Amino acid sequence: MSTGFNKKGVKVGVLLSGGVDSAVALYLLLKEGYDVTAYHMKTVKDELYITKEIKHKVCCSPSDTFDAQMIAKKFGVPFKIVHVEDVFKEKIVDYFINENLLGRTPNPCFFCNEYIKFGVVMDIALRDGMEYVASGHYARIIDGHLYKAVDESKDQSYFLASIRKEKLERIILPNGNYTKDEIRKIAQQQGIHVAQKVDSQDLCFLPDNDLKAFFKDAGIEVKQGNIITTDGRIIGKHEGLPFYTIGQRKLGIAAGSKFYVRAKNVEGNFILVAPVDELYDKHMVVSDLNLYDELPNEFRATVKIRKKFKEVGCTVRYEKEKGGRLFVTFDEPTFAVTPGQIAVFYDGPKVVCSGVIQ
Ligand SMILES: Nc1ncnc2c1ncn2[C@@H]1O[C@H](COP(=O)(O)OP(=O)(O)OP(=O)(O)O)[C@@H](O)[C@H]1O
Repeated sequence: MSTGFNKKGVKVGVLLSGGVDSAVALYLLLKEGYDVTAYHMKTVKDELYITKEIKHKVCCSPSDTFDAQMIAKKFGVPFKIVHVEDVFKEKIVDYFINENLLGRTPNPCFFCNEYIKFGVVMDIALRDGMEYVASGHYARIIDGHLYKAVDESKDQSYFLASIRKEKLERIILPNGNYTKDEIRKIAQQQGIHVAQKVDSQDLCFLPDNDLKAFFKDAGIEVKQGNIITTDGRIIGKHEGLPFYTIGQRKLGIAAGSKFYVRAKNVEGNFILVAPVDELYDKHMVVSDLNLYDELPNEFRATVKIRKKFKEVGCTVRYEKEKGGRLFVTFDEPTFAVTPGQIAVFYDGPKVVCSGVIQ
């Protein structure tokens, strides 16, 4: 690994989840000579996991806390638990609910990185006297700039593009130069007990991605409404706007097989559906920007508009006024451009800026 410096005894707080990636990050930091302290955060109350049968792995359950503690013990580093349940509820869960109720598609992991992991928890670590904070994310920071991971199939720069530029100088991402296979191999060689643990699959506060149960438990009433085609025909009922995303095909109605969700209308509580060729857009507007460099008035980039999406080339016009907006023209018509989702702009492997699709 090369993080660019080798400072024996320099204090680093590692965000330790109990998964394989941050366990290996911890090991790699120790190997470089850093003085490491582990910080494990609790984002949701343990009851959520204890009272439900959960099929998929998430990142912040009681068993993850146990695993994190075992890893810290194995390597003989101090282990601190940080309770962020309240601020997590306010900044992440409530944002998730509100965006859904506004008919938009939120990205809570993106904002968790900004507000919680590299916000609240990082601030605590720095206040404790840590000089750097590290995580097991797959991305790289080079000369204060955010880059994709070497292993592009595992790259998480998309989720980290919310982090403010000033913070990057204090962050170390030891895993960014490795492939996932290499990380698992190191874990195996070092006898780390979670070497084969599966990756997190769902949102930590939304076990098994069960949105219906989530809204019910939160006491939020979600109303049924009409599914309407772009030529004005009502073809069925939807079960509530939050349960559908732009580009979704399975509508659960017989007449729906050739239609995709084109838009969600909150005022009228209806879903607008269209044949696939109507779901391609040539333009989008992006605001709530996080810039890593001063932007020119116009520039070329590639852009990623959701988690599992192959970047597409684009031309961008930057309007600096009113907090900053980007007017984007895709090189090719692009499927399911989704309001609320995050757009991250790249110059090759380097992250240029990010923002929220309007
Ligand atoms: N509960 C937690 N406490 C502290 N850090 C966490 C926690 N959950 C996630 N992280 C940090 O965020 C990083 C990315 O987490 P994420 O769940 O997205 O990925 P992951 O590949 O499953 O990581 P890991 O294998 O380390 O669990 C982790 O490597 C870790 O550094």
